[in-house]
Amino acid sequence: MPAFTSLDRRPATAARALQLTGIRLDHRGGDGRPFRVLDLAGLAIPAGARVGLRGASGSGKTSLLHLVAGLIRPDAGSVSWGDMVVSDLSIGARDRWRQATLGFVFQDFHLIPELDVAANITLPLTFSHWRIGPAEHERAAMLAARMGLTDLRRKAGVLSRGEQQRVAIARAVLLQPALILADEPTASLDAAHAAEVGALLVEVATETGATLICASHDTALLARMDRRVELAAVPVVPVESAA
Ligand SMILES: Nc1ncnc2c1ncn2[C@@H]1O[C@H](COP(=O)(O)OP(=O)(O)OP(=O)(O)O)[C@@H](O)[C@H]1O
Repeated sequence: MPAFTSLDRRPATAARALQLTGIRLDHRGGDGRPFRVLDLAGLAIPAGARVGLRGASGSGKTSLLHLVAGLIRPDAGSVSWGDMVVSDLSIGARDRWRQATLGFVFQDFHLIPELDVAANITLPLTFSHWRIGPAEHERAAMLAARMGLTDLRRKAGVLSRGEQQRVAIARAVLLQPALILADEPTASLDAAHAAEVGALLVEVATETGATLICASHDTALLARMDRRVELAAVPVVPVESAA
């Protein structure tokens, strides 16, 4: 029997059109009362597009990425990926969809400090219980090198924030996801590294035809995108009077 590895076995998923319709999202304040964070009539992102999300701090960029990733559900409206209404899926189905489709660069990286660079980059395979074979090690090493990470044996806990950010990006693109969501992926990098990482994100997305959505304040990164979406701050009022 052939020894399939995860890169062989991963279901081939192509990018689909992403459609957000009638989105309202409320979070709860310190007093437990909900307040409106997002109020978006609609947002249509064609398959394979590169979109920059910008807006003042607190305007809801991270919340919007988490909605698209199915990590949270909207209080009203829907998020669709092609024919699939991701926001209607059960938690388990959303987990499976995310595993098959998505690479996420979290704002706070979500690395495991005790694990080294290589193990952090291949972490999605560990979670999927897939065998980490030579093809995976090779791709992890190639991505690390493209990120300028030369020592794969260093523990994530001792890396600088900029190095951690680059590990998080390599991990997000390891499985060639059809949808790459990146939350301020250059925030901890100097201008030169930010430019390299921005170019690489676009390159990887282009190579695989992935849709790329980056939330960022970095004007150079935003300029690399096909399109920029400005999130206007929703007036902070309790939802009872926000309708
Ligand atoms: N889980 C949560 N519970 C309660 N409030 C939240 C939660 N997540 C975010 N918020 C609030 O929602 C608003 C939008 O936050 P969000 O992180 O989405 O904004 P952002 O545009 O990404 O900000 P920044 O540019 O500073 O990262 C903020 O007022 C934030 O405090």
